[in-house]
Amino acid sequence: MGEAPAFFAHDLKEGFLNGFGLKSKGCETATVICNKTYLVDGGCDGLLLSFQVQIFDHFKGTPIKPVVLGTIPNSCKGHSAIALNEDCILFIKGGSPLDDAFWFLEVDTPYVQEQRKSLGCEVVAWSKGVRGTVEKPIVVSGPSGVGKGTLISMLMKEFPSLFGFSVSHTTRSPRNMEKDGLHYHFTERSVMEKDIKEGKFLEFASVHGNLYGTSVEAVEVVADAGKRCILDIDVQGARSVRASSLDAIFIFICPPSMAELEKRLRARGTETEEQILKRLRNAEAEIKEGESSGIFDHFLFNDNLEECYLSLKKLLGIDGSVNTCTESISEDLDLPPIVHSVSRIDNKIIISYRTSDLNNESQKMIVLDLSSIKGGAPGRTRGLEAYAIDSVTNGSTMINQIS
Ligand SMILES: Nc1ncnc2c1ncn2[C@@H]1O[C@H](COP(=O)(O)OP(=O)(O)OP(=O)(O)O)[C@@H](O)[C@H]1O
Ligand SMILES: Nc1nc2c(ncn2[C@@H]2O[C@H](COP(=O)(O)O)[C@@H](O)[C@H]2O)c(=O)[nH]1
Repeated sequence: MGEAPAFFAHDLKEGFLNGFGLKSKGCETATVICNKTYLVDGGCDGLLLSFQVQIFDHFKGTPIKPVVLGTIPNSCKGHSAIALNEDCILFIKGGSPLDDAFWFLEVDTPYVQEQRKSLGCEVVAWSKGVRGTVEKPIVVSGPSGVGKGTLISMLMKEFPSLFGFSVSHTTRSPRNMEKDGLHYHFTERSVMEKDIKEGKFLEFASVHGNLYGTSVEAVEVVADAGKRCILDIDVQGARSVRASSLDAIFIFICPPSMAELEKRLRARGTETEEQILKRLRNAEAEIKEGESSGIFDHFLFNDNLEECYLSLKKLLGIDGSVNTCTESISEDLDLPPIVHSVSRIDNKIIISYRTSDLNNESQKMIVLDLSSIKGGAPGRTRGLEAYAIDSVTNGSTMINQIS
């Protein structure tokens, strides 16, 4: 049956003695998982809460400020928290729109364990809950000049509401028509290296002499727009994403021949002779690795562009026969208000609250079904289902039945 909810932030306006030697102004949630208590926020002055995280290790007896990865939720006036599966805490932001109401703080998931090892300190990672059935991200790789960008542009042009491009960071200079923030985030090497050290990148690689990388934020922005994310990255990057917790499909685009690849690179006219030769040398190794590494789920030959594009659409189920990404999310639910309580039954989270008008006081509930969730940090937790249970007038019978 259900688990005890954590403190409710809104109930603690006067502050409380949290027993951890931490100065509390109130407004925290304190969630215990194994031998640790996760205190979230505490920065409340009766105004907005800013979702800062502190960990209290029961054995060590000292508070720890962890490295916090992922986008931190925006402030709100009250939240509740409930532990899930000993590795994650679900936060419900009161009074926030439904597309910003549900957040997961991963505290011991495989991704967090890996980051903890590589950064050598305590790590937690935020991941926003996204409702509905957005499909897995798509990783597209292949040698330079094979036509990845061309195929992705065609897809985005034909299906602007289904797909979103993950805008990478790079240290290479912009080409004539390239716009910062649209084609790439053009950046200084030192800045990018610092961000990499701070865990802001899902993957990165040195490609043709420059640094390229996908920030966690680049993937999150697309998921937040309710779109399926497309990553155009090299084989090293694809290998890193394969090893990460981003559950994606991996497509490798092959050229019809090396001669044709060279022709396309030269015809594009964006690289110097020296760079073209370097890209062609790297292409041979990339193709070998792409074909033999076991990273890729699908291989497409880009000989005739239209035929290759049709094959890509078929593969993605958008060639006219099936449309996998169109399920709309009903927005007819009330927002969870600031004052609410939360409990859990198996994979269902029950958020209950009271509403009243002139004649009636009623108990309402939103049920959050976690049974189909996918993904998680880095990125977003997709596949949340939320629905309302009708109100019960003048009493709390419904709540008692459930909890
Ligand atoms: N099937 C095709 N037949 C002929 N030309 C093509 C075909 N596909 C793409 N091209 C052309 O080849 C050139 C390289 O394509 P594109 O820039 O899309 O490659 P890319 O794989 O994204 O390269 P990079 O990895 O360097 O960004 C472009 O000028 C494009 O118009
Ligand atoms: N590992 C990553 N590789 C990336 C990323 N963004 C782009 N790329 C790859 O770099 C080459 C060259 O791109 P270009 O725009 O300079 O021609 C190409 O193979 C891209 O797929 C990234 O974020 N990570």
